[in-house]
Amino acid sequence: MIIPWIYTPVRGILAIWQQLTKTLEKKNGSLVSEILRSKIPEMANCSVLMREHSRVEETIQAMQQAGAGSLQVISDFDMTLTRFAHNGKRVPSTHNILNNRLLVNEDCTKKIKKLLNTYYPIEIDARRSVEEKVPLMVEWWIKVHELLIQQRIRKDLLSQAVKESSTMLRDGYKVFFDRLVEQRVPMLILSAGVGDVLEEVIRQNHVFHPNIHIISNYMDFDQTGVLQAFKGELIHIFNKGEGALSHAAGLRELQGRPNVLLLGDSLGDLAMAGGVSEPQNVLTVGFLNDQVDERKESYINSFDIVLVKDETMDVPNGILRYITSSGNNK
Ligand SMILES: Nc1ccn([C@@H]2O[C@H](COP(=O)(O)O)[C@@H](O)[C@H]2O)c(=O)n1
Repeated sequence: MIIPWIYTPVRGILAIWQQLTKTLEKKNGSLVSEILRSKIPEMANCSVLMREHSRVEETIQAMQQAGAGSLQVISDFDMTLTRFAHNGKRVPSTHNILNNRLLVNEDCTKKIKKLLNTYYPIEIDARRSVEEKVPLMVEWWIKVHELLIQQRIRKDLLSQAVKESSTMLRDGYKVFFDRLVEQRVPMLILSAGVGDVLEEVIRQNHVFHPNIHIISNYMDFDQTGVLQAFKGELIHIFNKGEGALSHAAGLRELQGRPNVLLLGDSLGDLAMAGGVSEPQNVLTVGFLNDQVDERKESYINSFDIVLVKDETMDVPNGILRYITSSGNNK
């Protein structure tokens, strides 16, 4: 039974409440529309933030209609495909996996740690500009590479160093990698880490499928298998839109795929789609792992979807499942 004099005010209050929560959600950049939520339930996870849910929805819809045959994934590696932390402890980057007594001496270990403690805070400092950070990042990479070369690292010990490390791919990684290969979607991993180590990590996790292409800093070993240099131009977090992309543009498998799902953890990763010729729909997903309050605003303004302190691949898996669900796998 409806009593009009009660019903009307209740309806009014409900409408005001709905409007209020919508406004609040919008202010926090977290509004998920019902449509998006029903297609990809993971989008309702509390880690998800978005600036413009309608753009996200339209882009995902367009990508779904075009299907797996038009899609490519471009992803960063360290702290994007790998976890940032586990049980309260930082998971090592590919560079830091090399900081193992098998490969380097104690003095070198100390120096690499000191460099990390000096330069990582600069990398994530929200108050410094990219222009200010670039020379310092180059300095960090060069210093560590020089130390590693001095240690005469042996290629045959890399695999053991990875085994002994606490590196971990994000929860749900297998679903992600396996879905991509099943749907014949290529993935370009563009990493400022160490390519040889990265390859070993995905090999040991049994997901180094043939659809994966890697551009990274690769080690140059001499005939006896001792590190003597790093190959090619240095890739650091802020030059992923430069030399590395001409490489990517030459990859035949990526051509004719104008839709891009881009995954990264740094604002520099947004440049990774720069080499895609005639892109149609680019959906960018950013993992915000550290210094959340300080960096939230810039991440929301830069990535389409921001995942805050989310150690899983749940949201990328949900998006991928939906985009590749049309069966349009040309
Ligand atoms: N000597 C170094 C240099 C870099 N790192 C970290 O590795 C990450 C690699 O960059 P991606 O863009 O590929 O993720 C970077 O975020 C640095 O923090 C390091 O640990 N040691």
